[in-house]
Amino acid sequence: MCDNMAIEEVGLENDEIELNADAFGDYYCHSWDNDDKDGIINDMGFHRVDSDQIIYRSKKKRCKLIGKYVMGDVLGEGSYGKVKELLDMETLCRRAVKILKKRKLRRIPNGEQNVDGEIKLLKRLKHRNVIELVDVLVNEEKQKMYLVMEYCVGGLQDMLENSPGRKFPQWQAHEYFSQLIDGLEYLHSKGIVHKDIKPGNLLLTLDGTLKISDFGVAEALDLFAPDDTCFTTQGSPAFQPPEIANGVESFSGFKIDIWSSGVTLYYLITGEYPFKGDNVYRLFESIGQGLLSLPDLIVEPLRSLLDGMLKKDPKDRFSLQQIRHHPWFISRPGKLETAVPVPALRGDDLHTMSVLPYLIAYHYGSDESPQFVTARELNDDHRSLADDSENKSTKNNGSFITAKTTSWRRGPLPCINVRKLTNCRTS
Ligand SMILES: Nc1ncnc2c1ncn2[C@@H]1O[C@H](COP(=O)(O)OP(=O)(O)OP(=O)(O)O)[C@@H](O)[C@H]1O
Repeated sequence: MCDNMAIEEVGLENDEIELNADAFGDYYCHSWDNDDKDGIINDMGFHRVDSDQIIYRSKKKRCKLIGKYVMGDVLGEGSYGKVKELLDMETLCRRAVKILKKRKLRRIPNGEQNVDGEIKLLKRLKHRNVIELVDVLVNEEKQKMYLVMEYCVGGLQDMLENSPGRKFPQWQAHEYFSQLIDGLEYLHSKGIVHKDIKPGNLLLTLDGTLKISDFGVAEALDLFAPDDTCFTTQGSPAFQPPEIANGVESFSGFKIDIWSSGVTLYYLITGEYPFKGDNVYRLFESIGQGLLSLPDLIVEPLRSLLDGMLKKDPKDRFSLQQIRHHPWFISRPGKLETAVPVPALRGDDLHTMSVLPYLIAYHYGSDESPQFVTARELNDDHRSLADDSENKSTKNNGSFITAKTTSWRRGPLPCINVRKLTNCRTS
């Protein structure tokens, strides 16, 4: 039986525990007790255990340092690896890190090339609407790479998926679309074709700034290339233009970004794709025909903008300049409907920094959290403590607070449970 089996022994992290429990209701764990009457032994020798038999025990927060960064919780996971939150100890900036295992990359078709390409490209770029690659760390011993990026609170795809109507009000879509065009114009001016513009690759920072991210399949045009001709693409099928669906050999790179931005705008406004198919072959058949039918809810001037961006022939398709001068782009739709919010992160609407519990474990070395009290409380109760130079003060929700613990003033810090990845080098 698995009665005493704690989830952490299965090797899952906290957030994975919640996810898996929600999705399946029960777990499979390794327990080798032959008396198991309730569990089911399958062909592979695993015992099925119901969720009520599992003791949920939070994994201890163990502070992990990567260079000058303190690592927090997992923010998300893509096909290349996990993304975790970070705190830069020098600047106190909140960051996100994509953790890539080289062994895993080798198993993904073009995995290593895509990552190398992404790093090279991102290092060249600096724009308000393009995700910034802040640092690259490599741990040769562990065969891991850490891409440190600007921290974002979420992406447009997650926002849509978590909103009841699964679409944005026009004013909100307009705000994001304008920023997308600003970022795209910058990329094209640098000779970069993104090739995978879609809501899932458009992230938002805490102040609502849109960041174009995921340059894994982007292409930097040759400096001396006469035009933007490209020959390959690996973007998401639903966002591909007719020329790709019809398998042409070469195509205008910039015009494929215009098309996918048009599909993105359509999706932000309607919550649906302009071209559909049960499978990728049917989808490409539909895209390849290029017969656009806009629903009645899309009225002028938005109608003619989408029509111009989703023209079957790339030569007839709008350029960025035409989009910029279009009446819908210039307009400011009224904020008549309430905004779709950024979804909560594991139930936390405020997206509180997840690094703090690790720092608390680091500084106090126990599960006991420090007690946070206001400066006034502190002055009333422990006047001497308030003057203590060892007291650490911080700001919380605009009010001044001071942290105190009973053990704080006594001697040196307790044993620090910290894993330091000293082998990291910046590249
Ligand atoms: N800079 C960031 N700040 C905060 N969260 C991020 C950041 N970058 C990525 N994430 C989160 O991590 C998840 C995984 O991102 P990643 O770019 O690795 O993959 P993806 O684009 O979702 O998928 P794939 O790589 O398979 O196309 C994202 O869905 C997002 O929730």
